Amino acid sequence: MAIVLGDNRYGKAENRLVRVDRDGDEHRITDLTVSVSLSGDMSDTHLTGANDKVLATDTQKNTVFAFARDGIGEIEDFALRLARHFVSTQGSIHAARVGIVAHPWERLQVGGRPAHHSFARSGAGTRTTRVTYDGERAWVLGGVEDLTVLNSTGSEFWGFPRDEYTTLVEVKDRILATAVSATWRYSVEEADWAKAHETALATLLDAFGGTHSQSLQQTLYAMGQAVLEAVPEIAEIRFALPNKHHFLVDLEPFGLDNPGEVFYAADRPYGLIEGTVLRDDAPPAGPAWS
Ligand SMILES: O=c1[nH]c(=O)c2[nH]c(=O)[nH]c2[nH]1
Repeated sequence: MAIVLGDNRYGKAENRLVRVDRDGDEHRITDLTVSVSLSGDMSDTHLTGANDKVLATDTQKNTVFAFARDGIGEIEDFALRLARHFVSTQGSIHAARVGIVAHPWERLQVGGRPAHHSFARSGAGTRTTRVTYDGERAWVLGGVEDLTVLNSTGSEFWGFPRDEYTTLVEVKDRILATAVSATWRYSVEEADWAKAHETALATLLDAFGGTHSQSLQQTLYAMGQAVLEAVPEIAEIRFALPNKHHFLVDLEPFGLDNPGEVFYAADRPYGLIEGTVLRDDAPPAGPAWS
């Protein structure tokens, strides 16, 4: 029996980067969390302690900030620039993965006008990307996280099997709420990323609101199908949807009825509905998700 080194990678995780664009009449804020992960010829550092092939994670962090000096642009492009740089400048690095979460800020209204330099963190989900580059080609993921949405009607859940442990009452009208985590895979390395993201997000929200739902699973598929129909560059979309249960409160002990008006918003446990929707001719995902 021999013991060998398996799969490994290393990098600087969660670099918090804020850039202020000062040209023009208004300041603009880009607020990112950037994670870098590199892999390649890293046997020596693990087996002998020689670090001559190890681009320090501190250097990786500095590179993220230095690259931001020229402007960031779309997060997908920034991630592609960084990933290509690490692989093309370091012989020992064979693949790079750069993940970015963009934290949204909204311009304040000050004195009844859009503010020049004042912002409030906005709550409507965060845009994400993850780029993997292997020296020859790049795989680009886009997505959204923590996009909390709610339908106050238009949702049912019934017809499920009943066994000796089933207590859930069938409902024809309930609140449906979730925090959408969606990641989609582009089949291209170059696109109008801003437009693709905007269309995907708007389509997803439209499908959430516009689907009369028999289950969160059905809503998941409807959202995925709509995004794939709207954005030709997207080959596949994966969802994780926590079912944010809202339970009708029994007000009878207080002599009150409750015609679907007062709910207890339960925190946990929660149903977790996960699924992938993809084109049947989607190109292979390669290392995009791994
Ligand atoms: O939309 C739902 N899907 C489920 O699988 C499920 N299970 C459950 O208890 N409630 C719900 N709701």
